[in-house]
Amino acid sequence: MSVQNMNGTKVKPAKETLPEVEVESNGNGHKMYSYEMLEEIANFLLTKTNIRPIIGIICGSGMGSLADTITDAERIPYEEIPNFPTSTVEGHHGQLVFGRLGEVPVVAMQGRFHYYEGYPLWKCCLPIRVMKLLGVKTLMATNAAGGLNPSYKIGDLMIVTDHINLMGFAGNNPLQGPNDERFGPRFPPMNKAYNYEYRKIAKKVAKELKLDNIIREGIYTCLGGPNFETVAELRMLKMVGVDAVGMSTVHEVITARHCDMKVFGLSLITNECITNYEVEAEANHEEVLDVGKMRQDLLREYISRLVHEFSKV
Ligand SMILES: O=P(O)(O)O[C@H]1O[C@H](CO)[C@@H](O)[C@H]1O
Ligand SMILES: Nc1nc2[nH]cnc2c(=O)[nH]1
Repeated sequence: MSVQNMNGTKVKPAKETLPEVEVESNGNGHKMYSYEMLEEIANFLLTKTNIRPIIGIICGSGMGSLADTITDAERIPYEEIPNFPTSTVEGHHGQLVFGRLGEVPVVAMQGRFHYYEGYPLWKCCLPIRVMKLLGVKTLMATNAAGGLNPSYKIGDLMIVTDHINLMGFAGNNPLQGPNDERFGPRFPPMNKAYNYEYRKIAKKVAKELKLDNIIREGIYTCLGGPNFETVAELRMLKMVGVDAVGMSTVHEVITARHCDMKVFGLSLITNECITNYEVEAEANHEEVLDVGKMRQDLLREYISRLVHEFSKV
């Protein structure tokens, strides 16, 4: 099959198994893939599908069914992609789904990679750079998150206006290590991380779908996990203006903005963050997955509409 990369140039079909991973140190003892290796992964995928996606969707925990509405679907399990990480978390299927939402060619990650799984941040974000090399222009990152804003209810949808990169404060960032200008600049700005136009569209579409009572806008933060937060930690996060707490997305968004992808972020509020010692309940992953299931039809409709609208911008 003849394949083209993001620049329209012909590329050779990749080998089924790549040779030993080429690595560079990112200065943190972590090994990184070179641009060429990521290109090989992208080229491999281009030989496996005729879909040329322009929008990439990351399905959050329990939100994998978002990808089930994709038509002409071609599924590629992560295990079959050379040098790709594999999903280890319940509620994360572990495959790429290429196809269309309406007329729009998309690729969805049914399963993302988390720091707590043992992957360094650059590796959690490897699929974003692969998406870029596939020609994806827009990243839609969805996630399950705990609602810290007291006005939020379980099942609400929060359009992410911004994030606080707490792991970055602690010196952990997916862009650490040698910078490859072919992806982006050494010091990327982050004041326009979540596309303003997309956020306006998302509010308009929510109104049209009569979601006014569940749609929110707010600030997301990511902690390393895998444990849920202590009461004291949540109280601190509330003080600094966090509305929803998770264990993903922030580093993915940083990686996407670094390589100039436009970003939309959406959190499904799956549980109430407990900021009171008298409360009996405890956060748990089952609840997170259950709420994902409860909201699956609504999410599918909303995301499909957004994909359609975003493709026109
Ligand atoms: O961010 P996603 O992958 O949606 O999942 C969130 O939910 C899981 C915890 O229940 C964690 O993985 C957290 O990050
Ligand atoms: N860190 C964190 N991640 C989550 N993912 C879903 N709910 C939560 C939560 O309450 N805290």
